[in-house]
Amino acid sequence: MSEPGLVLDGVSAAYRSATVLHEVDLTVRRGELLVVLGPSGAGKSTVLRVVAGLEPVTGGRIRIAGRDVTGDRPGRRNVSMVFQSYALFPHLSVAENIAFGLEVRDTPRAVARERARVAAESVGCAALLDRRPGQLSGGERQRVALARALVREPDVFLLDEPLSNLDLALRVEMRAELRALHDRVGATMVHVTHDQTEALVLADRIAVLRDGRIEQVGTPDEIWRTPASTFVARFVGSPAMNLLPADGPVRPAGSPPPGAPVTESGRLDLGFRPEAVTLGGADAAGTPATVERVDVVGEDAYAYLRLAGGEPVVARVPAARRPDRGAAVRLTVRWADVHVFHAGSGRRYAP
Ligand SMILES: Nc1ncnc2c1ncn2[C@@H]1O[C@H](COP(=O)(O)OP(=O)(O)OP(=O)(O)O)[C@@H](O)[C@H]1O
Repeated sequence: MSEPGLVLDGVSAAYRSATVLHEVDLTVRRGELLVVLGPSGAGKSTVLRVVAGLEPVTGGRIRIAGRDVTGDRPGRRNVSMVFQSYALFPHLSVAENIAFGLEVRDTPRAVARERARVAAESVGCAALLDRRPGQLSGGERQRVALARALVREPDVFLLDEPLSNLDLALRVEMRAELRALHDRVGATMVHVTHDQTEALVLADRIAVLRDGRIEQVGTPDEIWRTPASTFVARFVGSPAMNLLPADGPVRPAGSPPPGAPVTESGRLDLGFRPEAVTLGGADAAGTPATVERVDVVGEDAYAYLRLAGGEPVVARVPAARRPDRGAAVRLTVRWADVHVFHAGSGRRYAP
């Protein structure tokens, strides 16, 4: 079996005395596109910076394609980083920008230019080679930054929120192109984002980072269907998953997971996504609630409910069947759609 593309083994990092990565273990398979997802300040960029060698580690080891690079300077690690700001040289042409990574490594000029052209072609910016960055749109700059990363044929690509400066339509388009590019070149890629949709669409696997610790690593499907903690459950999904005490006002229909102490006070919490909630009229069965607000988003509507004890619940319903604001409703949820978590630790309950 071949070596993984990238291994972080107990990696810690600090800025001055503040620890921002706590013994992070992470293995990225060769050719895998792994997305590091987390809120602002979780340490996502720092993960990339320690892999690139831009920040030192305070503990642990880093291996790239089987080589221990922990003590190596950035130039010896054979990684390419694409920044949110693209970091293009304004006074160089697109061709020169792309070739730059090669020329400083003593590649003959003509060879560098030819490889730059090939890289530009592969990301669809070959027509722009003579322009300067100032004459490009955001999406075009993004392509150039990708081409510059590509031309070096690195062992690992590190992408730090590369799509976040683009408008929504372009972001969706570039997301698909980035995935196609990854599949074409088969490169090991680590992509950082705080955008859960981007992570779910793009990733082979997602690593969810919280306060410098890995909360869960899994395929998009695993992260969505079996979130390992209330943090993951609520960070992925919009509006966020509802969370109520198991001995609280909502009693799901069907049978609870075997052995779960769901009636013992304070032991477990129940999570259910807005789409798992069914609404009925005031005379239907279920938990009574009042509709406080309704947001309509095309075919869907999100009803923000308040239970008798003051607990908030969000329900997704077809826009055509949305309740009125102020209406009294009843809500039901099925056990099959419920995620069970330990109330104290927030970890997923496993029978
Ligand atoms: N140069 C620095 N000096 C001191 N503290 C820093 C420095 N860079 C980052 N930090 C701190 O380290 C923590 C992690 O920052 P990092 O940039 O890795 O987070 P992030 O998840 O990438 O956030 P964002 O999504 O906002 O970019 C934050 O608390 C941040 O304030």
